[in-house]
Amino acid sequence: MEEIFRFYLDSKTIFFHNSLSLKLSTVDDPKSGYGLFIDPSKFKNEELNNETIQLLRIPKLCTFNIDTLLTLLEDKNEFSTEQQFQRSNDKIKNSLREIMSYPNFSKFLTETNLLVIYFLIFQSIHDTCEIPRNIMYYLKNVLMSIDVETAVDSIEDIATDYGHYPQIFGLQETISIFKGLFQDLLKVSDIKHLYSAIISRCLEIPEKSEAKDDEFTVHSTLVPVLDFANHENTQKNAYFDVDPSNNDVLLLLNTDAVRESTTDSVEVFISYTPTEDLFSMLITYGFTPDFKGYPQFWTMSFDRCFLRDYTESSLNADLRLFYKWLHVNPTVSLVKHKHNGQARWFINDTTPEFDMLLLPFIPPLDDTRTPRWTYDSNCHLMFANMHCLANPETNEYATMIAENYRLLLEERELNGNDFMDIPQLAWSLHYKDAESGSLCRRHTDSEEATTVLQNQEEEEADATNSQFISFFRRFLTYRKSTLATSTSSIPNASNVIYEQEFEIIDDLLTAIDNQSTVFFSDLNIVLNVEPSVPPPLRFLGDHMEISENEEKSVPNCEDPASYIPDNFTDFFQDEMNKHASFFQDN
Ligand SMILES: C[S@@+](CC[C@H](N)C(=O)[O-])C[C@H]1O[C@@H](n2cnc3c(N)ncnc32)[C@H](O)[C@@H]1O
Repeated sequence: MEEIFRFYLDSKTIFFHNSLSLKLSTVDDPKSGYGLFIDPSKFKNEELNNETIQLLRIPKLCTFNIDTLLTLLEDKNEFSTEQQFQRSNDKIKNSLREIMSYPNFSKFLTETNLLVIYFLIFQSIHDTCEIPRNIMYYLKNVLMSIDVETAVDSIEDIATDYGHYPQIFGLQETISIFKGLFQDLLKVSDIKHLYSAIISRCLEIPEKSEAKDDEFTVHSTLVPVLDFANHENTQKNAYFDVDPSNNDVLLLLNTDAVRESTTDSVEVFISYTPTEDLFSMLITYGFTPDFKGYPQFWTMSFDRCFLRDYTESSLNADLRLFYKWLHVNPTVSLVKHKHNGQARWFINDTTPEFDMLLLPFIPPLDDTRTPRWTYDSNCHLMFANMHCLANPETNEYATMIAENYRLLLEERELNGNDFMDIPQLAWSLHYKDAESGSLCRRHTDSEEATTVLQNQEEEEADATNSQFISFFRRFLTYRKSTLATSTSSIPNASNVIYEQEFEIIDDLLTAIDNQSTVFFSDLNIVLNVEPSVPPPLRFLGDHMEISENEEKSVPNCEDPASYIPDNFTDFFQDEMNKHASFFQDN
């Protein structure tokens, strides 16, 4: 790797501070590979008086993103002859055209994936076509030569246990499309290697917009040399930025971090992400940083079949149906933090998403035994009634309309999507009106329903939490038993993911069983960083979910005219108005 550093140093296109070098990283993890280092004794006094010291200045055209690749490819001076220029450009354009027409291509078209596609094309044509020298050097000596191991390498194995994690689901789709596009031209191992190398080295680099002052856009960019900087949030001493005058990428050292240093070698650390979401980091970078007091996160995605088969709650239908209809993302955010001198995992109950997860666990109102939620297994008739009211001319076909809704709802309830994308007219909430004190029922969305949680008395809130914990304990036990059966056959690369999840499960089960704090809010600590919530699963195509509990409730009423909406809502007309645009035929 040192020769790569020397190559760029000798090329004189990149500015290097003379204190900078490339060496094996000091991080105690075989994944850490090489890292950038500085020798503080080489800083001049006047440099140390500044807040930052510029370690690297990389001109925009030495970096690789969609924009710079196009500029390099359109520059005839990058090719030995006009003919070579034409030949390479024709070949690349034809490949891109073919790729764009590939089924499902648009679904996974991100800037990073497009960057991967360009490099896959370069790798597959470089024997027969000229590729601009800088691109080719980086492809051959950096991307194809470095050791890198991310979840992509063993995606097929990981997907058996993590296929319902949106990141893994998306990665699987992406890799299968790349395989479909390039497997006649490249080895599958090379496709995966190139993909891992690019996603683990890509940085989100800001760029000053030419059109508008003070506006910056961010682009997935590969930045030679800077991409040797390792991540460490607790020892971060440098960061990258752009020079707004010319969009050069800069690596800047925080002078404070080295001013007092007495050693002649300090590793340069940047932050790849302020939120250490361990699952995402494992997928993208193939490592997890050691816990050093900086909060770490894991978003656990519930196995959809477990939700489908969970029958312990007071609901009259399964949890999967509840979360689907109410658009509740079936994931729970976990956070690792130090508590009473010990670092362990907690449920991050400080987010609005967590409140939504609690909804099916609200206990019945104290003065009634009626459960809070009722699922209407004949809700296709509610749909049919509203449809006929919105379109009176369709009244005479009410039975047929009802049957169409029954089929539509059945498909939506059983398909692999997490959300139904249909008015929530299946679950009605039983609640006490705040003003009149009278008992009411209505179909609500999850946001409206969380107001019930917010108005709960302490006792009720405790009961809700404890119902959730008993569900969660069952889930953790189930998950541990399914993971344990699959670990033996998996290769080493993905072991870290499994080991990490076992640690989380054991921490939480121990805390629950010892009746110690499991909710992060009990620690009274404010989190300054939060990971973004992964999106719900949306496009599992024709995947249909099958429950272990076969006995599906058979609708007991098929006649829209004898259906009584008032059994489920006291606000039929309001709800009808709210969803009018869905029901109106034109
Ligand atoms: C942008 S590259 C950094 C250069 C890399 N170390 C190399 O030798 O090419 C990102 C990769 O560096 C490694 N890495 C970075 N920070 C790390 C850390 N704190 N612990 C372990 N590995 C790390 C991971 O393998 C990650 O995929």
